Amino acid sequence: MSKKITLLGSTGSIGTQSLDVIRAQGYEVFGLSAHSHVEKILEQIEEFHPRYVCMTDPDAAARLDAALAGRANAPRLLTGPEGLKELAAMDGPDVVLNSVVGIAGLGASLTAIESGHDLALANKESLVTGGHLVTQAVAKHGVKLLPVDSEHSAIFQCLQDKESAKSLTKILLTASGGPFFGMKTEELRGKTKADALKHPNWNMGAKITIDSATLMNKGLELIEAVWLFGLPPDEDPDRGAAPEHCPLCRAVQR
Ligand SMILES: NC(=O)C1=CN([C@@H]2O[C@H](COP(=O)(O)OP(=O)(O)OC[C@H]3O[C@@H](n4cnc5c(N)ncnc54)[C@H](OP(=O)(O)O)[C@@H]3O)[C@@H](O)[C@H]2O)C=CC1
Ligand SMILES: CC(=O)[C@@H](O)[C@H](O)COP(=O)(O)O
Repeated sequence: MSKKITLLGSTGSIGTQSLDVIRAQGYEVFGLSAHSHVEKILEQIEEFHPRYVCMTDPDAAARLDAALAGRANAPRLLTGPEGLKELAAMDGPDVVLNSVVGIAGLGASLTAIESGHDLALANKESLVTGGHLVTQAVAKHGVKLLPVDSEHSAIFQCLQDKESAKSLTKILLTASGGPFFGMKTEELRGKTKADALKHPNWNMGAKITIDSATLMNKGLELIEAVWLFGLPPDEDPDRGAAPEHCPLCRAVQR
């Protein structure tokens, strides 16, 4: 069945991969947003014909406005963080997919939920910084929160089987380890940002790639899992917490 989607952060790693799926499935794009990549979003406008586009960076918005001037069927242009929220709130899509990076995504997540939209959430920072707000709003407005972050999406899909969901006792989050996996302290000296950006498995945006290299990403994912699945975080297993009292365990495994 065809779906109509508003995709926030469409020019990023998750955004462009989402458009690959949208293209393959023949879904309709209601709205798109980006921050600064004008050329990239112009290509997306040409292909997907959204009704609304938001450019959050004001200079980029002015450039996009100029580029769209006089075009037939140009989308309506929204600007700035307020424009992003306006787009997230709009009636029209079946689902809002938030793949903005960083805390800039929180306002749009909350607005989408409060406007009654199901929210597909890649923007883990929405839960890390405002998990209580997001989960309360989801409960209040009776919408679906669909995790997109790969580990959480996989767990979420397993839990769709109600019998399995009842017997959930523990969640393990694996970590790829990033480009520095297995290196000794001596080998890490002198490593650069460019080295950290060379993730061995994933082609992701810069922030999450650096977070992966430092293992910060796994910390963020732990917090994300706590909010999504309602299990308390584990104490450090090396410090001897009893497993039955700490069902959400950390595991750094490759
Ligand atoms: N990439 C991946 O495989 C995975 C990513 N995630 C999560 O998904 C989210 C997106 O990650 P990723 O796609 O890698 O990131 P990218 O950096 O590749 O893309 C980020 C997107 O957000 C837009 N953006 C940047 N700054 C702002 C801002 N201030 N306000 C509004 N929009 C902004 C960018 O626009 P522009 O391009 O114009 O700058 C771009 O469209 C993150 O929360 C990440 O942790 C989770 C799992 C996997
Ligand atoms: C692709 C994805 O969802 C990322 O969260 C990825 O899992 C990052 O992995 P690491 O932090 O384990 O490198």
